[in-house]
Amino acid sequence: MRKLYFRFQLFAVELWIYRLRNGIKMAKQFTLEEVKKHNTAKDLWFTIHDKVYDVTKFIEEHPGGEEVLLEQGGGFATESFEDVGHSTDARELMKTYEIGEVAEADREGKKSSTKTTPSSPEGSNQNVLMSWLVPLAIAIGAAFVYRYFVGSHN
Ligand code: HEM
Repeated sequence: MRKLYFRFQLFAVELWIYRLRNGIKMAKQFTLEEVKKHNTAKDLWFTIHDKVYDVTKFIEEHPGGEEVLLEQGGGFATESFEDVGHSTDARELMKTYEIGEVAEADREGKKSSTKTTPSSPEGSNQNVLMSWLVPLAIAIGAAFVYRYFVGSHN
């Protein structure tokens, strides 16, 4: 019985480490000001669905041609990207060029948005915290409950 209790504890610690590592792996944030600077064929970034892409090495390989990518350089490319109706393969390929995400305050449709959900950096930090804190609390709670009801019969 004691063994099982320790297993619970080990599980709780593992879960905690896993959540913490996932939290640390948060995407790099770029302001729109920063994205705008990369608008040439030698250094080309744009954003699609609030993710930032460095497509410098992809310009020549793009099946839709170089010109269309250059036109989007340094800005929001979501609409033109979606208008083309890119395939699933294209969407998979995009991940290769993803370098981060647009900073919270600069996101597309931010100003016209009527959403009421809080989106401050504090809010997202809180979400990360809650994502591992709650399972950790449940795991530790389960370990204690187990020890109290089952372990005591030992
Ligand atoms: C990282 C971003 C992008 C990737 C990985 C990508 C990839 C691709 C791929 C794989 C194709 C071939 C067709 C398909 O599989 O859907 C394609 C076609 C095309 N793409 Fe992109 N693309 C990107 C961004 C853009 C953007 C921002 C535009 C802006 C207009 C654009 C315009 C086009 C056009 C016009 C075609 C040709 C469609 C056709 O001939 O039917 N692409 N792209």
